[in-house]
Amino acid sequence: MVSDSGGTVLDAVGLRKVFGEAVAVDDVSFTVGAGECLAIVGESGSGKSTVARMLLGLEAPDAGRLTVCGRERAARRRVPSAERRRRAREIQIVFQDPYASLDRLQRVGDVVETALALHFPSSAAERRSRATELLESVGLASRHAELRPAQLSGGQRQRVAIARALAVEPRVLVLDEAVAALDVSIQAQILNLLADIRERREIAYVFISHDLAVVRQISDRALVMRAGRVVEQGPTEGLLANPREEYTRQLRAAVPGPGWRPARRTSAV
Ligand SMILES: Nc1ncnc2c1ncn2[C@@H]1O[C@H](COP(=O)(O)OP(=O)(O)OP(=O)(O)O)[C@@H](O)[C@H]1O
Repeated sequence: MVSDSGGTVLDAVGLRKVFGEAVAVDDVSFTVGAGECLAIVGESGSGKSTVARMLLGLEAPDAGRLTVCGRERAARRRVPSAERRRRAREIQIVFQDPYASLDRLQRVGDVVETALALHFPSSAAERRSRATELLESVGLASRHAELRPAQLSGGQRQRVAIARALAVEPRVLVLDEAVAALDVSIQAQILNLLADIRERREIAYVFISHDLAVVRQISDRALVMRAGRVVEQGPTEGLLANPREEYTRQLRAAVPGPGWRPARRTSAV
């Protein structure tokens, strides 16, 4: 679903990030419309996660301009907490490994309630009921609210991470290899869930992936990165059907056929 009723939610112009001698991101520009899904694809080390981290304000660009929901992000080292909360309501992220970003000791219900408490004044009863609704909206039952992350499957944990991100009602959700560690059938369930969420809410996705088969399913437009630079970008279907660049053709050729299972990339917990 593409909707531009709310205009442009992300506008990146000439983003650059250097780590020591290494140029991780170089002159990267793109826009994302309200409710749109932009995929950022490329092999490992191409700079995708660094772009994600700049979108979230976790890294400051060394050059370029980033406008989120109409407000230009000043590249400040210290962001006051009220400003951080406002930014969080604009853009949220779900990582590849939700286990690493969830508090192991917290009940799943509390994970979502904590996000709600941080952003919206409400009573404990209201928070509990909203958390139950959010967990239901990602396909988890109320009994899951009582469990801790270790008691859930990988797919269920990813659902919790999505519910926590949605609790804040962001305009943009960045999904950084969010289905890469899941088995193919669970991957398909999470992709369907993400598509449903986009049908129900006007939320834009930046879907970061090395997997063109997945990107083809979920995104409206795709941007291909190599060695920190944009190789090409355009509507996903056209770009994958008729890539202009040899690099995109190579990535496309690497798309696995039926029966292929994704390699688990990290098992950090
Ligand atoms: N904090 C850092 N310090 C030094 N170098 C970094 C840092 N973060 C990223 N890099 C380097 O920047 C380049 C881009 O990394 P990045 O993680 O953005 O790529 P990626 O496309 O997301 O790859 P992957 O999918 O493997 O995470 C790589 O060469 C990486 O080693």
